[in-house]
Amino acid sequence: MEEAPQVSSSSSKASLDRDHSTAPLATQIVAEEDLDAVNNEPAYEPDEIYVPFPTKIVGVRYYTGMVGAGELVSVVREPTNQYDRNAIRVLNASGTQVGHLPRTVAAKLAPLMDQSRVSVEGVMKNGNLSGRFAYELDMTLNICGPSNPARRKELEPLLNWATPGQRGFPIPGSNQTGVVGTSLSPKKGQRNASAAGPSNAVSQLQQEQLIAAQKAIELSRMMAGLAKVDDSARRATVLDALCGEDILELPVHEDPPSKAKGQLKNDLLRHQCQALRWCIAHETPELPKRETAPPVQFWQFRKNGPQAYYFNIATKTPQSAAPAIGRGAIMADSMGLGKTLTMLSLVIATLDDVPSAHSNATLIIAPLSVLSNWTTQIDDHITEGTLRTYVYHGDGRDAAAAAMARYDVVITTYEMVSRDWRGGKLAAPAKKKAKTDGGLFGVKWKRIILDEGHNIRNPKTKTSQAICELEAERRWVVTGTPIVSAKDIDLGSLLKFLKVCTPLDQHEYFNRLLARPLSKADPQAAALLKALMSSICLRRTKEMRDKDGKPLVPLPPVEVTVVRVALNEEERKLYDDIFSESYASTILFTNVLSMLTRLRQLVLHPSLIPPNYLEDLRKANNQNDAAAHPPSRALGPDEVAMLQATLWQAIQDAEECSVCFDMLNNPRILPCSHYFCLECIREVISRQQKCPMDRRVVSEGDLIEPPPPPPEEEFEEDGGVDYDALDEDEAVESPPPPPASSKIQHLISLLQLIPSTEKSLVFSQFTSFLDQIAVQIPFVRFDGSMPQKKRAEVLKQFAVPLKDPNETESEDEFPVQTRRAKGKAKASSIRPSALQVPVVMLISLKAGALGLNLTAASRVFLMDPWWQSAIELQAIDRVNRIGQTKDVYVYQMVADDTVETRVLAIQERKQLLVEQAFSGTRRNETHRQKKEARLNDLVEVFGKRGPTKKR
Ligand SMILES: Nc1ncnc2c1ncn2[C@@H]1O[C@H](COP(=O)(O)OP(=O)(O)OP(=O)(O)O)[C@@H](O)[C@H]1O
Repeated sequence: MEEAPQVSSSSSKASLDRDHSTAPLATQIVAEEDLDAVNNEPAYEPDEIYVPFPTKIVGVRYYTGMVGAGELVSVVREPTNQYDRNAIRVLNASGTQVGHLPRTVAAKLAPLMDQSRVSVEGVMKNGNLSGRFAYELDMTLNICGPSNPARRKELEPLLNWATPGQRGFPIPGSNQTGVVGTSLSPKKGQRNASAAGPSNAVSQLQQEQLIAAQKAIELSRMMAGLAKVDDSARRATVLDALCGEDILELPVHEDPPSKAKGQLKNDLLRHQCQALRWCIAHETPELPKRETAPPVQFWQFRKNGPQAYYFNIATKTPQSAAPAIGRGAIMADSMGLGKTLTMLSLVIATLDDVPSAHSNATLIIAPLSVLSNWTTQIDDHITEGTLRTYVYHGDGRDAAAAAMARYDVVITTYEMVSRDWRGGKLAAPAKKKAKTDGGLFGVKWKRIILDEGHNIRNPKTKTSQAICELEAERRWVVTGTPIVSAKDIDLGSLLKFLKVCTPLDQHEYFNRLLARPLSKADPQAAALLKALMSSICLRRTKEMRDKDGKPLVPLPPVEVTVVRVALNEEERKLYDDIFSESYASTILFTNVLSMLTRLRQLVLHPSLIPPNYLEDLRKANNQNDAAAHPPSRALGPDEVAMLQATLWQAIQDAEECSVCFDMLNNPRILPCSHYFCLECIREVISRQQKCPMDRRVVSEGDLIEPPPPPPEEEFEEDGGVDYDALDEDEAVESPPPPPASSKIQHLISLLQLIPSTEKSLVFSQFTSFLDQIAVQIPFVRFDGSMPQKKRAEVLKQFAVPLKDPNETESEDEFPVQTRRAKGKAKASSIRPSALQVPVVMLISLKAGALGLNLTAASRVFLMDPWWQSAIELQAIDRVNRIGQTKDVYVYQMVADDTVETRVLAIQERKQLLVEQAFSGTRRNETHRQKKEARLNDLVEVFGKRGPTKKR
């Protein structure tokens, strides 16, 4: 391979080195940057068809666009038209103009379109394919608007002119039908045929059609059920149903990168060789050349007499010129099947396939939390010298675009792409540091691989827009669970990035052909989705077996044990007192979530709740009166800083908002220390100007933002997370740590029973609880607040296997820490000090549930149960994956007779609900119903019945 060229002389660190570990890493912490960026952006709101309006396309003779009957066409404003400022163009799916809307129609629609109040789509009734001269063509305009009923009510009067006979829209509840809809029921004839039984003279074709229709209905129902299931495990089930059925029989790449060829340190497994061949085929797709050939990205080859043309079976678009087809797809193998190595072997296998108009460099974009997984996987599996790799991250990133283009692989994060992007309204801050050569945007990439591609699920986010603007010849999305629910729009965003299956990659067509009809459980759309997914998505799961019944990846068994922990006398008393005060308070049903969180924290360690919590609760119960809660006074800088620290901790602990009961999204804290999503608290304040928790008078001006992420050095110095080995002298001087709680003591006794050759992961949602465990046992730690460099170091340390102490000399291979929580010292030790290799990793559920390889461990402790059991499953998947050679033991630690035991019961019941949702026996719930159901769950934890109606 060609020798590495040098980058700018300004940084020796940035030299193009085959060893990526020398590349500049993060100098600024952006904890969980990418996901937060996504969450903080405006939500997407789907629209629906209000009315279909029959009209014409005029001026057809002046344009070259061809259309066929039934074809979907775009309707686009043309405000610069010199003859008519209301002009509206009609384009076919390839973007070629067919004509205009009549002036009278355009005059009515243009103002509504200009104000983005409606969107308009066309469906052709006839076409101009025959070549016969036409002045006009017939079409139907579907006029669409927001599905929100209040906004629809406002808009309908403005569209009366488009309703049949201009009689206006049907009054809700009347039997008129004004809007086209789709029905789930089979067609009348089909139902009769089915009822008559197989002996009836129904042709085989009809039977097959009927079965297909029923399957599609089932799929549609599953899709509809997804809208209310916020559970990635369930989404994965739908994904499995959508992706191709023949994937176990896929052909294997005959000459993959290998050990023998000196490229890999471990040979690819069979399913990876299959994936490699599938990936290469998807990078080099070819349009069909015969009428009998299967469609490629929905394009068929057809003939009309001697005239050959391509026909898009999704949009019914004919065109004579060869349509553009995209290169790339979605790699969605389930967690732990080795997608990383598969994608790296794709890079290696195609190194000689050098593009003519692009560089030969592959850009990998990953969330910060899994960035180091790529570098580690390269170290572990790729022979040195095979790939020239560069990590582009942090403020110190200074490789010039031209230099980056000469690497084989450049690894970066979503945040870095956003920062280098200069497009759009949000570009101003990026401009300050922008390079003259455009950074990542200055390279024409051979290939882009998006790891955890759902980070671009919301097309309105800056990240999503930036990523779609990167230039590349081939595009890949790697994800364990792409969300394909009808409401969530991430699949549309993924297609937009991938630029495959045009025009489904355009929001308008995705919405028309998939998102909207799917939300109405339209079987045709479900069938289209299935066809789409099986053609562009590779999905295998660990549970799959090959034709000989062998698992795809043989893994040792996993045993899960629920460990019941009794609280000690003191904890029990405090718990019972707080529980009964909370019980009394929940009559209001407003602060139930916050009280539940405090109870959950209390059973982990009493120090996790505020010192005067019980007294405050009692006081609050005695004065449920707004008058007792005066408006907030002006706060001093110290008080603001303290509140910000509280909010920061809540974000780290993935706490939920007490208004929407979802994870805090763009959170704010009030002077009374209660925190909410910005959107939720704004809505509450607009109605009642009181804190929903303690009814203190508040205004928007009282909302305090989270603190900015501290720079990396601060993390090193402030003791928040101390990664240096503990200095023994200092330890002697430090005051003793707080006593271990019952849960921690139980954890310690279990850890002591574990064989000395085994490593353990200790997961908790609450990083403050990890702090408490940290003062009791030696550990390494991984959480969302850690800078990237530290994360990589910790993972590397932990990956070192333990040696049997009987066989090894005492070695100080790595420091094992006990946290000096602001100067406090360590208490006990799990390991004989002779063996200084990390044995226990403390890991936050939020930061550690996705994308990490921790197969060095075989024991998993889940310290606090929650009803999002999917996150716990993802945590277990960190150890239950390729590379795991030992049996895995999972201990779910549950404090006896507390909220935790009830949470477990709810977890089981939820499982049932989710199954019902998937079998279609439950109807769709509205957002409010969902919220109420959640509130009922919360209240049930207190052993009460929740509200049944909107309060
Ligand atoms: N051919 C192979 N031989 C040996 N080990 C392998 C092989 N392929 C993958 N692995 C190991 O399997 C583990 C899982 O791989 P990887 O992280 O790529 O999974 P993944 O599918 O990306 O999972 P996730 O979706 O959780 O990120 C890693 O420890 C990796 O080193």
